[in-house]
Amino acid sequence: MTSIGIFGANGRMGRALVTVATELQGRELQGNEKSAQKLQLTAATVRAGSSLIGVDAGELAGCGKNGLKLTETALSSVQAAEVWIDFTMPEAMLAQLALAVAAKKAMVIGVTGLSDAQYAQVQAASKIIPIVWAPNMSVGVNLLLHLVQTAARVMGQSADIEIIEAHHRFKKDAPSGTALAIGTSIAKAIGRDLNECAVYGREGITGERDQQTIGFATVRGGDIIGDHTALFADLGERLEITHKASSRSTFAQGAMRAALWLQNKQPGLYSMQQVLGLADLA
Ligand SMILES: NC(=O)C1=CN([C@@H]2O[C@H](COP(=O)(O)OP(=O)(O)OC[C@H]3O[C@@H](n4cnc5c(N)ncnc54)[C@H](OP(=O)(O)O)[C@@H]3O)[C@@H](O)[C@H]2O)C=CC1
Ligand SMILES: O=C(O)C1=N[C@H](C(=O)O)C[C@H](O)C1
Repeated sequence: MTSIGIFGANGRMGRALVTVATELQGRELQGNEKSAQKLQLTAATVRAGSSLIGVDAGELAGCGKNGLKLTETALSSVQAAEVWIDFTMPEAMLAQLALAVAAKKAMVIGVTGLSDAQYAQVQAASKIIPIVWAPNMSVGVNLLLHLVQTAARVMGQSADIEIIEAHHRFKKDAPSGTALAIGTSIAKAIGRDLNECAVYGREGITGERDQQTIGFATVRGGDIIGDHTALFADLGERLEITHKASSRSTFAQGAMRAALWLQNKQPGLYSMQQVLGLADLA
C-alpha cells in the first residue's frame, strides 16, 4: 500500500487528484516493476491559514465526503504520506518541494511554466529524493511525443512545423508545458536546437516563413481542458497529429500511476516516459 499526499487540494487539478485518488483507493493498480499495488490517500493540504483547513477533502473536490480532513501545508503534514503529488504553481511547488526534501518523501510534479532556474532547483532536489516531473501525465500525450518524432524524421526536412495548443481562460503560462515538450521532441529528432529555432508569435510584416523554424500558436478560452496539435505542412499535403484531453482525470490517473511507480526508487529525476514504459520506444 502506497500512501499518497496531495499539495494544493483546492486547485482545478488538486480537486481532480483528490477525486481520482478517492476512487482508486484500495484497488489493485499497475505499480512498480509490473507488480500490482494499492494506494491510500492519507493527506491533502491547502495554503497555511486557509479557511478550508479541517474541511473534508472529498467534499471540497465534489466527489462526496471521503473522511480526510484538509491540513495546512507544513512539515508536520508532510509526514502523513510517502509520496506527494504537486500540481500547484512554480513558487508554491518549490516551497513544497523543500518540505518533501526535508522529510525525505518522493514527489510527483506536474507544474508547468518553470523558469530554467526553477527547473534547476527540481534537478537539485532529485539528488536527494526520487521525483517524477512531467508537463503532461496523460498516456496519449506521452505517445504523441514519440509519434511526432517519426513524423519529423520523415517530413521535417521539407515541411513547415507548427505546434498549436488551446487551454482554458484561467491558464497562467504560455505556451503550455506540453507544447514545449512536443517542440523539444521534434527538434531533437531532426537535429535542431529549440532555443534557436522556436518562433513564439507573429505580427506585422513577418516576411516569408523560414522552413528551419518551429512555430508555436496559443489559444486561450473558456473551459478547454487541453488540446495539442503538431502540424507538418508541406506543399500539396499536411499531416496533423492531435491530442485532446476531455477530462482532468486523465492527468490525475497518470499522476497516481507515477506515484506508485516511484515507491522504493532511488533519488533521481524520472520522466513520464519511464513511468509508462515508453522511454525505449523507437
Ligand atoms: N502535468 C500535467 O499533466 C498537468 C499539469 N498541469 C499544471 O498544473 C498546474 C496547476 O494547474 P491548475 O490546477 O489548473 O491551477 P489552479 O490555479 O486551479 O490551482 C493552483 C493551486 O496552486 C495553489 N497555489 C497557487 N499559488 C500558491 C502559492 N503562492 N502558495 C500556495 N499555494 C498556491 C492554489 O491554491 P489556492 O486555491 O489557495 O489559490 C491552487 O491550489 C499548472 O502549472 C498546470 O499547467 C495541469 C494539468 C495537467
Ligand atoms: O494548465 C493546464 O490546464 C494544463 N497544463 C499542462 C501544460 O501546460 O502542458 C498540461 C495540460 O495540457 C493541462
